[in-house]
Amino acid sequence: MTEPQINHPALWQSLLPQPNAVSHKYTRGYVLIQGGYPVTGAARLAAMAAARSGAGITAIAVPAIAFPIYASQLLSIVVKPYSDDSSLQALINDNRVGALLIGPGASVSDSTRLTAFSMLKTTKPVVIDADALTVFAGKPERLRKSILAPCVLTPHDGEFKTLFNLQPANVLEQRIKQAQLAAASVGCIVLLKGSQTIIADPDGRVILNQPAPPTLATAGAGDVLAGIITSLLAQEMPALEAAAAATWIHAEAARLCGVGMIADDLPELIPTILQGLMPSE
Ligand SMILES: NC(=O)C1=CN([C@@H]2O[C@H](COP(=O)(O)OP(=O)(O)OC[C@H]3O[C@@H](n4cnc5c(N)ncnc54)[C@H](OP(=O)(O)O)[C@@H]3O)[C@@H](O)[C@H]2O)[C@@H](O)CC1
Ligand SMILES: Nc1ncnc2c1ncn2[C@@H]1O[C@H](COP(=O)(O)OP(=O)(O)O)[C@@H](O)[C@H]1O
Repeated sequence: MTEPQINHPALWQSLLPQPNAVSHKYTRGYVLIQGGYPVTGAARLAAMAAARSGAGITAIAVPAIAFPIYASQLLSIVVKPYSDDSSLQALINDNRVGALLIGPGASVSDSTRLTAFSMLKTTKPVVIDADALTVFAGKPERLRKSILAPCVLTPHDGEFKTLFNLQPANVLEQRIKQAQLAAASVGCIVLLKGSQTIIADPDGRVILNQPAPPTLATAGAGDVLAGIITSLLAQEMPALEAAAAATWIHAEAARLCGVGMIADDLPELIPTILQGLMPSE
C-alpha cells in the first residue's frame, strides 16, 4: 500500500480552475444536484457551496411539490422542478451538465438508487453522498459495476460501515488501509470523513488531511463538502485533486469562522479561502 501524502495546496493548487476573459457561465462548469423532499436544507447547502466554489451554473433538480420551498430561498441557484422519472432523466442527461451530486437529503429509497444509476450512466463525474451511499448498504459491488467515469464517495463512519459492512477503525493507520481497500474494491475515490479525512484513490494513492476544526461536527457540514467537490469536478479538476482541494478548503473555511459556526456559514467563507489560493497578480 502507498504511504499517505499529507494534504497541502502544493498537491493541487496549480489545477484550481480560474475564469478568464473568454469564460461564460457554461464554460465555468455546470453542477446538477438532485434535491430531496421533505429534507430540503442539505441539497441547498451543497448548492450554495458549489456555486461559491466557482461553478458557472449550479442547478437543483427537485420534485415539483418541493419547488416553492427551494425556489423561495435561492436566487443564484437554478431550481428545476421535475414531475416524473423521465423529466428528471432529461435534466440529468443535459449535455451541458459537467458534474452531478446525489445524496444530501435524497431519502433512502429505490428512487434514490435508480437516480444514482442514471447519473453514473451519463459517464460524467458523480459525487455520491449520504442517503445515496446508504441505498447500497452492504452491496458496494452494485456501485462498482456502474462506475464508468470519475466518481467520489463521501461516507462518514456510519455510512462507511453500512456500505462496506466494515466498522472504520479508530487507529489512523488501520483507517487509511480500510479506505484504500474500499476504494480499490469499488473502483472510485473513497473520501472517509472524520477529524482527519482520508482520500483514497483506487490506484492506491492516498491523501490524509491534517486534523480539521472540530466545529465541523455540525449538521450540514458534509453537504457543503460534497458541494465543493462537485463544483471542482464540474470545473474539470481531476477527481483525486478535487476531493483533496475541497477537503482543505472546507477545513480552512471552518478555521476562519471559528466558534459558533453552522454549516450555512461555510459557503460564504469559501471565496476568501479560494482568493488566498489564486496566483498573485
Ligand atoms: N439541513 C439538512 O437538511 C440536513 C440534512 N441531512 C440529511 O439527513 C439525512 C440523514 O443523514 P445523517 O448523516 O444525519 O444520518 P444517517 O445517514 O441516518 O446516519 C447517521 C447514523 O450513522 C451513525 N454514525 C456513525 N458515525 C457517524 C458520524 N461520524 N457522523 C454521523 N453519523 C454517524 C450514527 O449512528 P450511531 O453510530 O450513533 O448509532 C447515526 O445515527 C441525509 O439525507 C442527510 O443528507 C444532514 O446532512 C444534516 C443537514
Ligand atoms: N470531530 C471532528 N473534527 C473535525 N472534523 C470533523 C469532525 N467531525 C466531523 N467532521 C467533518 O465534518 C463533516 C461532517 O460531515 P457529515 O457527517 O456528512 O455531516 P452532515 O451529514 O450533517 O452534512 C465532514 O467533513 C467531517 O470530516
